Amino acid sequence: MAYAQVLSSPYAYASFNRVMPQGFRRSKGLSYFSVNSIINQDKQIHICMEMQRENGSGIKVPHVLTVAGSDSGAGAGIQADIKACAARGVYCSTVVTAVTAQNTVGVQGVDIVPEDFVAKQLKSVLADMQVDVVKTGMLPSIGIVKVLHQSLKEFPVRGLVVDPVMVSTSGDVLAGPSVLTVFREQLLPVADIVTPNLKEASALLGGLKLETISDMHAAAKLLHDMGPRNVLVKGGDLPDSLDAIDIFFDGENIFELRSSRIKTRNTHGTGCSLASCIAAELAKGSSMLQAVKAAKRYIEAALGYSRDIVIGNGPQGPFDHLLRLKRNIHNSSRQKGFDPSDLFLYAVTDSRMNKKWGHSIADAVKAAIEGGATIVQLREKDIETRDFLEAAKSCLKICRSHGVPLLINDRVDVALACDADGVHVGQSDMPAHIARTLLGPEKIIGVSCKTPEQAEQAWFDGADYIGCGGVYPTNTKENNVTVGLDGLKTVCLASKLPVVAIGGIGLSNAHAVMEINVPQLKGVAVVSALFDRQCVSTETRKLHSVLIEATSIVK
Ligand SMILES: Nc1ncnc2c1ncn2[C@@H]1O[C@H](COP(=O)(O)OP(=O)(O)OP(=O)(O)O)[C@@H](O)[C@H]1O
Ligand SMILES: Cc1ncc(CO)c(N)n1
Ligand SMILES: [Mg+2]
Repeated sequence: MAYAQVLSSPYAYASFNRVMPQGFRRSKGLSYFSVNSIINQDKQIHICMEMQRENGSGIKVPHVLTVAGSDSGAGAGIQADIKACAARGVYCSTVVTAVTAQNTVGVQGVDIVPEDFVAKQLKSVLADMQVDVVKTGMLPSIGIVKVLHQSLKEFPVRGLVVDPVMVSTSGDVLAGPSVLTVFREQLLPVADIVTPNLKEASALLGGLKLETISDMHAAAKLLHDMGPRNVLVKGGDLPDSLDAIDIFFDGENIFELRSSRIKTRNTHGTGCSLASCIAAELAKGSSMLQAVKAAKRYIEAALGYSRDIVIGNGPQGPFDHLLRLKRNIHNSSRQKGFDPSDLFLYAVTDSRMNKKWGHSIADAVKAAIEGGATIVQLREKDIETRDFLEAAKSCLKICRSHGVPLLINDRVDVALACDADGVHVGQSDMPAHIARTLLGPEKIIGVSCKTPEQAEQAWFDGADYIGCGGVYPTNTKENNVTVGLDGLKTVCLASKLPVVAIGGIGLSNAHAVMEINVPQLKGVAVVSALFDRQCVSTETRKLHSVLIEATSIVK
């Protein structure tokens, strides 16, 4: 590859910069490229600066560097730190100090990384990346603590969070008593906060007994005398306490921070995650007290969410930092992605009609599914949010038990809150690309479109299907422009996405709609024809037969 080609290839430059931290560029990294003999370090730096200028100033993201041990079970240590930072929207780089063979039973082995290699990792990250806050976990040797202290002098950062990890909850030693002196002498005086649990606070204080909340108050003050700006003594292991109580001392004021104690075995790694979350909040710009409070709320929420998950056979399991695992395990009979054939008989609810016939939303949905509805959309315009959420939850149960997707009209918040299968948005609702960002790649998003341009935009925005109409005049939507069968056909032919026809469709005209016979048209969406009726299941069954007949003739 010629030098000029390298210069003109953004990908080559991006990879080039990614693989080569400053110190390595000349000697090692160049072997990645055939131009290695031509580019010298000055040119590279010049080129990088030029590229940054060309791309605008770029966006600086909050950045935590964790200096900690690896936990093979991934509940604590480096792995917990990465997940906690990700959950808080902060970038996390990692310097590994030790590798542990660890699971929910205990620690089966520890291999300490040589201190010069810890130093090398520290330099790689600190010299190149804009670290805001350093968080420390397992620092298993005196040499490693000293190396860290030296690196921080050379490359100062905005904040230092020290979690003085010593013993795992299973009782295994992660950093022996020999490091206590260097901890006290070198690390604590430069720490913005130190976050010991009861045992660690006791060890740092020479074996002081800590059994009560007032003992924790005293310990926080004594630890503060060792130099850190703030102290958090964690009470996760406080015997017989109904709440999870931590004591925070900033040198002037002392705070008892309480949260409910979650009854769960899944508390492995709470300490690491709490400290990482504090570091993440500091990196985003919070004050120390705000950061600690936010971190405590985060742990409480994550433990609450994870209380029943089962990972491993030992006494202490990991929790779910991103609050997502359960969804896939339990509720999702809808493991598959979006299937366009689900649009075949698309039932859209209407609260006024349900009220008129004395149906609850859940009863109406159940009846529609029994009659053959292949997808359901809750379109509840005049309902309180809380009632909507409750109704959505009960409908979701019904839909999941029948393998029928449930979409929410317009309300992305409600869809997220009840973990529905997706949303349907109109042209004046939440833009589809923003709904996609909020809902993630797996949820279904449908968009109402009347024109080929809108259909094109929906495709571009990452929608899964479009609803096209009103095909016929309808009184479910006021002032709705009717596109007719011709308009429907034009949009279908232009659409890259599957289409469901909507608007005034029922038993009498569903056949005519399907007869336009274009491959993009997958089915019809109906409101009144199903729900403005006494017996919803009977009406749905009849419409289902009409559609089956229409499609069998058409095909
Ligand atoms: N069951 C629980 N419910 C709610 N919060 C808890 C629970 N257990 C611990 N916490 C909170 O989690 C945080 C970590 O405290 P803990 O005393 O468990 O740290 P730790 O022993 O260092 O944790 P680990 O060694 O498992 O990483 C504290 O804020 C504590 O109050
Ligand atoms: C690697 C590692 N760091 C910290 C802890 C403390 O939870 C642990 N169990 N393992
Ligand atoms: Mg701990």
